[in-house]
Amino acid sequence: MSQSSFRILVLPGDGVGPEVMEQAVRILKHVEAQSDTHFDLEYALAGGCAIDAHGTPLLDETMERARASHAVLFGSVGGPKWEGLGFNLRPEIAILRLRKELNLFANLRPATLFTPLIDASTLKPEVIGGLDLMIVRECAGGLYFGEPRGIETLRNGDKRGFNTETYSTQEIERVGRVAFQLASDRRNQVCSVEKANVTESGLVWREVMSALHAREFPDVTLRHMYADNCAMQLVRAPRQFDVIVTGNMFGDILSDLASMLTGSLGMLPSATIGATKAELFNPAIYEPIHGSAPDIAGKGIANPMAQILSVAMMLRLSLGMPKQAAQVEQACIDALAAGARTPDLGGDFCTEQVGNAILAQLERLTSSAV
Ligand SMILES: NC(=O)c1ccc[n+]([C@@H]2O[C@H](COP(=O)([O-])OP(=O)(O)OC[C@H]3O[C@@H](n4cnc5c(N)ncnc54)[C@H](O)[C@@H]3O)[C@@H](O)[C@H]2O)c1
Ligand SMILES: CC(C)[C@H](C(=O)O)[C@@H](O)C(=O)O
Ligand SMILES: [Mg+2]
Repeated sequence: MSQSSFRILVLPGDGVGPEVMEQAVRILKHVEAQSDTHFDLEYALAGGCAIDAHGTPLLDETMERARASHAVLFGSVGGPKWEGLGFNLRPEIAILRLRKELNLFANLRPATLFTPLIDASTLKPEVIGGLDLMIVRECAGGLYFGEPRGIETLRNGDKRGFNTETYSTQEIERVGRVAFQLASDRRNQVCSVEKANVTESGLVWREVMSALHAREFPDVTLRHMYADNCAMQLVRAPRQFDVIVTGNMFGDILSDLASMLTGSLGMLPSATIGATKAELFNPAIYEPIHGSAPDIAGKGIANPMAQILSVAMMLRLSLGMPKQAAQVEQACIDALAAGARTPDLGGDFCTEQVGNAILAQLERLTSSAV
């Protein structure tokens, strides 16, 4: 029997990043032991810890290792310790650089309510039950990268900070295609979100999405929505959405909002990809949407689910292991049903205990599957 081997670059980062990554790697090692696959895990520093060790948030050498990997498993970066540093020396540059230089432009953020968490959601069961939406966030352009940007000092001594949101036809079409193709394997509905009533970039976004829809995806239902209304609709009636596609900044904000519908920010994984076909995915980045959670870092109580569910996305999208991906997801659901909850979900489990519970469920699932 031939054994496949995958190179995975593991970047735990700062704060709770290493704490949740430890549990995710335990799960990954279990999957490896149960399959005919070898995971070659390479570790490197990224973010604040890389600034402390090397004076830069991401070494060029780490960037090269990312390029040579099948996938990057990313934790989270940042924290108050590094806030006083210059703007260009921020831990967050590590993840922005990885996304940009790996040419990854679509960040998939699924907000799924696992049934055992129906009481943990911010919404009533009749409004939230069965929630399953996918936010496709453009992540290589928009306000995050547009030029000009900077800080200038005015003649009166005041400071002025400025950023620019730009979106071109090509940038919108490539992320729009990802959204339409995902929708055609789901409930066939795309909601495109911008502020076309206020910004030119939003207006172009709306026009390009309409033209792409008419030309390439007429069988998918497309509607347009302003971002402010979308935020309200996500809280009022979130099940109306199947796939939401939006720009970099709105996607960042709306996905944190959507995470609370599922019970906690610690529940949402993500995949950051550069194409729609699995063979073109590599190297993609798999990362929870949450940050380094400085307020709970070091306490051992961070919810590891988002990091572990990011492993499931990696197994499915980059490593061609959909069965194992589904098993990891099911193990998370079963662990939640058995009461494994960190404090963000109203429980009293620590990070490691949740890892233990998921691992126990995974062992049960994989042994009964043989
Ligand atoms: N991808 C990333 O690396 C990433 C993402 C977001 C924020 N950040 C950075 O993280 C730092 C802190 O940012 P913030 O406080 O605004 O956002 P955050 O996501 O770190 O935390 C927001 C709140 O959610 C809670 N939380 C987050 N993850 C959790 C988990 N797994 N389990 C339980 N609770 C969790 C935190 O305790 C906090 O109360 C900043 O430096 C920010 O730039 C990094
Ligand atoms: C840390 C930061 C650069 C990042 C982003 O804004 O993309 C984070 O908030 C996220 O959601 O992944
Ligand atoms: Mg964010």
